Amino acid sequence: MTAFPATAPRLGLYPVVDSVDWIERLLGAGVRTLQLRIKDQPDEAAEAAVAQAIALGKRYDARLFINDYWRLAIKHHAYGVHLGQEDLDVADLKQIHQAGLRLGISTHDDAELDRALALQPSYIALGHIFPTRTKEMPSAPQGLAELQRHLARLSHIPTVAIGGISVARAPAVLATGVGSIAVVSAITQADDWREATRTLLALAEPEPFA
Ligand SMILES: Cc1ncc(COP(=O)(O)OP(=O)(O)O)c(N)n1
Ligand SMILES: Cc1nc(C(=O)O)sc1CCOP(=O)(O)O
Ligand SMILES: [Mg+2]
Repeated sequence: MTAFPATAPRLGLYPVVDSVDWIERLLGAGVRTLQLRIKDQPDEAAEAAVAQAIALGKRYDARLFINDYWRLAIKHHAYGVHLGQEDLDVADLKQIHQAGLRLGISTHDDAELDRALALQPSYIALGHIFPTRTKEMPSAPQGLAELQRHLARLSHIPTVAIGGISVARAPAVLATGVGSIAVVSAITQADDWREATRTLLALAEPEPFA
């Protein structure tokens, strides 16, 4: 199999959210890379939300990744799919590739990174960087030094850091040179999600120097 289609070299702010309402709010706030992450529903229950999120993503010309539901992502012509290591065991990567979808893959250590790189995905996600309350993690947080070490072998592919990234921690994460910060609670649990989004966008996607 050849490489999966390219995405932007630096994906910037990448919110990961669980509803169409959040997708719509964030697109309206100027976010252009985002993920619909619905967990543990049968395809039939998730399909309407997946289809609506994809349609919204197209309306805003955004990079909308669908987490897990790769069959629905193909059916509704998503921009891309995000898969973790367990998802890779069951997903039909050939079908995703033939449908022309971008593919992002989660990694948590060197072995997972080796496996992901061999598949030539559109981006590699590295997590979890800090402790997170959003998802139960079987491994320890990687921390910034480990993130930096992984990035040294990833100069040829877009990268995303995820896990426990708050507004306060974002500058240190971005200082590693990672191309994107994926966040859940920093936006969805913020006292003022608009302000959090504005701040994270400004940090992760600064205006090019004129
Ligand atoms: C950008 C990004 N990185 C990592 C993940 C985690 O994916 P996965 O390991 O498949 O776990 P679930 O999200 O499916 O619980 C992600 N979704 N997005
Ligand atoms: C969904 C997910 N995947 C992770 C990984 O490391 O693969 S960490 C994570 C949760 C991220 O949420 P928050 O920004 O609230 O910490
Ligand atoms: Mg998954």
